[in-house]
Amino acid sequence: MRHLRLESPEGACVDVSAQGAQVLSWRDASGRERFFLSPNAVFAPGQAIRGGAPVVFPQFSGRGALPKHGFARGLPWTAGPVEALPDGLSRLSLSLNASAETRVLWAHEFEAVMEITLGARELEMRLRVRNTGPAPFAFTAALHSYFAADLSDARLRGLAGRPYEDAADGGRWRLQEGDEVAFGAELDRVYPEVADELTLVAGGQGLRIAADGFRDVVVWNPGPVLAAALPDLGAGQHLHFVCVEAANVLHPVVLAPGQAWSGAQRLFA
Ligand SMILES: O=P(O)(O)OC[C@H]1O[C@@H](O)[C@H](O)[C@@H](O)[C@@H]1O
Repeated sequence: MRHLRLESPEGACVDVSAQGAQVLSWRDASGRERFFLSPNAVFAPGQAIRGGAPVVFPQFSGRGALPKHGFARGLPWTAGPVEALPDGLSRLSLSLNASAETRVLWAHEFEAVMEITLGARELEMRLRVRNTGPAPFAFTAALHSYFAADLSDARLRGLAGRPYEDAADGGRWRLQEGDEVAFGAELDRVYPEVADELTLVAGGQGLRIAADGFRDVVVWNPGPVLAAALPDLGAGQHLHFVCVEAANVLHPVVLAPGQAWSGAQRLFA
């Protein structure tokens, strides 16, 4: 399976799988790994890779008729050349177009592009979607980042007082109590309309997480029972990551013919 690498002059490095246009690893210039990749991840055509930052498109989770989290994460994307940008940034772009394989599942013409832009201490993952067909379509999407974190001391800041849909409890709506989200048991939440920057604090260090184009934030950790039941994760592996996803779940994006949308998750180490 094809993997690509992007490096910054200061020594930051990102590894990307061409299947799914999925970031698998990001080390900032200090050398610290920021993503979790499951030791039991399976690298096989069509199979989602457990960890890094899967691209969820054109359907979030099981909220529709498509395979869970859509088809983009299981398909090979086409990588373009690495571009050197001003300010020491470098960018890798990968694209996915409608094909016989996607039309069987989803009868729409589209072009999707993932732009992965690396700096010394920052990473931007931007998904662009264009409607290249004659009819409008709607989609949901997410950048499903698995951040490396020791679950016992991981805290997510920036969601205080916000309502969330609790997918781990039948979709009940609740209010975020306290300033921080802490982890332990299974947690699966959609926080709508989050425009503020979040901070994931773990191991005494903070990672700032910003987004644009995506209206919702999904926070997920499978907890011990589900982790053990997922063959590509395994017992105890939930202790090593927290998913904080830039997502459009509750309000699908609608694109008229020729129209384009873009959304990004931006990370600052
Ligand atoms: O196992 P998958 O298909 O990669 O999904 C992982 C999780 O992804 C999260 O985004 C969802 O909110 C969870 O409900 C889901 O279980």
